[in-house]
Amino acid sequence: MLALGKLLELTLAGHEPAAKIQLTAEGARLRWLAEGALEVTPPGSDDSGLDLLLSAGVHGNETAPIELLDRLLQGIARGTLKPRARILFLLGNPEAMRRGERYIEQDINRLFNGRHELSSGFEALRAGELERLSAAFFSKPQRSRLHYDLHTAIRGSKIEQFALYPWREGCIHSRLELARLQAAGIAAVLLQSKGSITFSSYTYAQLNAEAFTLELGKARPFGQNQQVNLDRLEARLQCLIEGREPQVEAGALEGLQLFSVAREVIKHSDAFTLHLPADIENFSELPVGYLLAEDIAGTRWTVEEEGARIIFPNPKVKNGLRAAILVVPASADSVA
Ligand SMILES: O=C(O)CCC(=O)N[C@@H](CCC(=O)O)C(=O)O
Ligand SMILES: [Zn+2]
Repeated sequence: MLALGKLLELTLAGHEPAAKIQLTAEGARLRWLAEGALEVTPPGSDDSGLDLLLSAGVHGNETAPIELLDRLLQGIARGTLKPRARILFLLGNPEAMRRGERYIEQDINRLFNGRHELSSGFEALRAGELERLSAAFFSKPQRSRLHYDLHTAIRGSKIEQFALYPWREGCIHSRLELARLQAAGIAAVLLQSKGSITFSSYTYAQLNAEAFTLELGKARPFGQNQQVNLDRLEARLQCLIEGREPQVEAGALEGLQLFSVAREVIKHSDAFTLHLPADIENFSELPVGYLLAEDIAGTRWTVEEEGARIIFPNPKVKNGLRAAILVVPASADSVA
């Protein structure tokens, strides 16, 4: 196998490869761009016209998606997977990956869309670098742009695999992309209704890519991901990479659960208290009138929405950041 196929090994060891460019036997080019960043270019005559950004490790302890990207890249480097798409593999936070932590100083996934410029430290620098690498990758005109930012969650979930679909002014969520996600085993999609500071929000809003955060199960250390079944996603990514994706039916989206984000609960101070059991699962339903959280100066977050469900409750986030999301069921009428 080509040495550049071992991007994960290189990244975990903190090593730069001796050769920055290598060619597979079929003529696909692998180019190391920066720590945890590798671009694959298919042979010119084989190019399907898709630019595919696959990122993982934006949170360093979310290892199942990192292992998935490692398998895909190793397949390309061995020649068993024959790329027809341009691909950018990004391992988001190498230092946090080495330490098995979500982040070291700051959550990188709260530093996009320019936020890193208001901050300092290596995670702010890395967010800026990830923006630049993505912008350069998605700079070619007249190509399809697709970004999957792969994550696993802190807690269990009533719906194991789901996606968050970012928001951009004047842009309608794509039914075709939803059907593509469903075919990859994604059971639910959260439709965002305002801009955000996550990686997928950046590539969606600034780089005109179709972009998603994918939540794929519960976060566990390297080598302990037997319970995270990524078979359907992996098979679909292989198809996308090889330009042999089966036709997706963008019709009814039957069986795909859609939710819209009703509210983001923001932690404003150290006095923030979340009134939920520590082991509550994502997508747990909360009744109208439920006192969800309290914060400084008598602030109270009470559930007002029928059918509200809680996602990513986390009272330990830094002040000013999202401590939970409340979602409500949505219909497919709002997608194009
Ligand atoms: O389990 C949790 O509480 C967080 C899991 C996670 O890392 N989720 C992403 C979602 C990004 C998005 O909103 O698109 C995150 O919080 O960064
Ligand atoms: Zn994550």
